[in-house]
Amino acid sequence: MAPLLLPHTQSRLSALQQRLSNISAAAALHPACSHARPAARSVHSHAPQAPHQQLPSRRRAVVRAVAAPESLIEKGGPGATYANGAVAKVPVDRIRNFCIIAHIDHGKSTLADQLLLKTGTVAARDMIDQFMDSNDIERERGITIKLNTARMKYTAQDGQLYALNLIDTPGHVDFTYEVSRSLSSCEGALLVVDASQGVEAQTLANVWLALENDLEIVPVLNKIDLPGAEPERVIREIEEIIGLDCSNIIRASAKMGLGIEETLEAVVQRIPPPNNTVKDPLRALIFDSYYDAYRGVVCQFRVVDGQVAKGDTVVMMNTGKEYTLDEIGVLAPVKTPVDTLYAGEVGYLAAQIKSVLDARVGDTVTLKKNPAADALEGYEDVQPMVYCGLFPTDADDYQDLREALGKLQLNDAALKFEPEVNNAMGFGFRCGFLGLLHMEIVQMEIVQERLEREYNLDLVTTAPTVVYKTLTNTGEELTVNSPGDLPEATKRQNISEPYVRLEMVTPTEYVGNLMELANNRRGEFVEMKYLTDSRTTLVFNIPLAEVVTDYFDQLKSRSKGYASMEYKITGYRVNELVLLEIKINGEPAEPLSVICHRDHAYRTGKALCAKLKELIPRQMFRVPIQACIGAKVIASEAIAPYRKDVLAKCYGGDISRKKKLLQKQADGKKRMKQLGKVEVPQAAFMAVLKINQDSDS
Ligand SMILES: Nc1nc2c(ncn2[C@@H]2O[C@H](COP(=O)(O)OP(=O)(O)OP(=O)(O)O)[C@@H](O)[C@H]2O)c(=O)[nH]1
Repeated sequence: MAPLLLPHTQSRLSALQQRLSNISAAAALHPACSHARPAARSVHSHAPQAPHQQLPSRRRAVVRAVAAPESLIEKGGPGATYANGAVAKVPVDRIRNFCIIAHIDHGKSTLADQLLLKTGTVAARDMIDQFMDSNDIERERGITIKLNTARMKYTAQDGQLYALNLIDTPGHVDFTYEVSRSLSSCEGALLVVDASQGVEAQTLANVWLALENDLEIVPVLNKIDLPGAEPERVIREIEEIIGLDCSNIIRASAKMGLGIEETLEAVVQRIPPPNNTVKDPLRALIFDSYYDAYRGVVCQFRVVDGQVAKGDTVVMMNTGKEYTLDEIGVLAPVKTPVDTLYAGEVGYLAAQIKSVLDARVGDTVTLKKNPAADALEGYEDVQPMVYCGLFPTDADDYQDLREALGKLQLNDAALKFEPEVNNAMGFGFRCGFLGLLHMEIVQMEIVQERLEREYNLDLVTTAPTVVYKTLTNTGEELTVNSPGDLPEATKRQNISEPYVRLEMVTPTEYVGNLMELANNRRGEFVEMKYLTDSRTTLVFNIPLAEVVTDYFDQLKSRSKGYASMEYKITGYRVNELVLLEIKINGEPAEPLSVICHRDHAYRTGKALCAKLKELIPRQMFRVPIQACIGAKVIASEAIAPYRKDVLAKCYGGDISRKKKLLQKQADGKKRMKQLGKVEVPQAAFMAVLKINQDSDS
């Protein structure tokens, strides 16, 4: 099949050229790679049919290129003040480690920028709008993907100098693990709530995470400048739903720079300092790591106990790998090397680590010469829950794609990929992502965009599927990342699928709409809680596969954009699932096949055939499209061929002459049917995502 080419823009080409400057450095570091890219973590996906509707699509202006070159920054030991103004060391009781938590778009990055400006950490003239959203795609999309820390110095109203370590957290649901890790590096959190929106699903989820980590929560009511702001209602919501005392809530407008000083004072006065455990053996928690073209993997970490110095040999307690530290330092917010970091401090380390797989988020760093007895708690090896196929449109690009994915993986431990071959698509890769919304909104988008930007590849992405499990007749449990991997029906006992606990927060008037949506998607009602007199939480157990497609779009459209959602994977459950195979022109089209519930198979098959008929262009021959379960065809459609009017020049007269011409045409078409290949456009691979939408409405 010849899939549709994806367009390239001039801007993408120039972005590619810019990045070529990094090539040689990375090649030197990582022999497997001949190109490199700047530090940034990333992933994403060609989003399904309408991902842009889900994205905050605004673009941010780049005001000016970032701060001073690092070569200009003085090195300093304990007690020194760096050239850019960051404090190297203050007593531990004058350190504050905090993060900002919020629902998407409530303004945490904007607030972070204001804190950097107010403390003089970044000068206004050097400020790129959204400094904390440091990678290109984050800035363009206006979403936070990776974590960033910034060390600020602040002279409080008590006249003392404080070191404030701010850790920005991603707002997306699939990054829960990273949010949780960054929270555990802090003693407190600023809870930002949009004064016009109020408490949303992720506000709650983040608050519960913060409470689990025993953090002091300081509420900040943001966007009070908006004409639609309802501060009193939102304060009531925070008090009633979350149970926080809002008597001294900070009223802020990060955009207008209001309430910033009060926020800094609250950080100093209300968030406790770290414990002083500098005499214990080193335990440092990695809460972010990313690949840097010049230093190898750079880990951001919090020294929980003890101290660590440049040149020390450290051990990653979960992977057992050993490294000698080339550089340690603080992010102020540019990397500023120091000699030693002590308990309570937050910084970065670089040790020529080749891949983020060797320095995973959540791992504990200790010293080889005086190791800690136990690692810090809570390390998780995050597993992808959603897979899709990535295929180059030109088979010659296969190696480039492999290289590009390899490089993305250097930087993103959660991205998994393995080679995949199928007769329809040729050679490509099956890629695994962390989760749903994340995959739809961020991951596939970024993968597609970044791969194209940096490597000039044209790709076709197949529809995402969740990871199923199947029990074979021999009692073996197999993991199924792709419908094509499913053993034949006679060779398996059952298929199980992942379930999530889905929480939707909505204005009460949309409860009916959202109940209907969840019921249509095989959701099982768990409970309904009235948060306030106008807002309600609905909880459902629902198969992940039902949420992976366009659930978020539907939730938004059925609630006029007011509802929000949050989910958590709860486990696997055996269901009546079947493999719905799609055949085009009599040939199985594996990338279009889906695993679905038996009760929905007929509807899905019919809708899928109809959708494909719409999307696949007409050929010179008739193209049958069939949906089958095993040998049984449960739905079919056919695309009518183009038909040349061979009788056009035959005016009037002889019927046998006309018949002869039509017969000749029919014979020619028969030949084409055998030889011809059907061209399937990219949109067709995403057709399955469209189906639920149509059947919901
Ligand atoms: N009117 C107004 N707009 C604001 C304010 N703070 C932030 N915004 C706007 O709200 C939008 C979202 O702000 P961000 O800072 O990106 O929000 P975020 O919470 O970091 O979003 P994610 O990174 O996607 O999680 C941007 O368009 C900001 O300009 C404010 O105080 N007033």
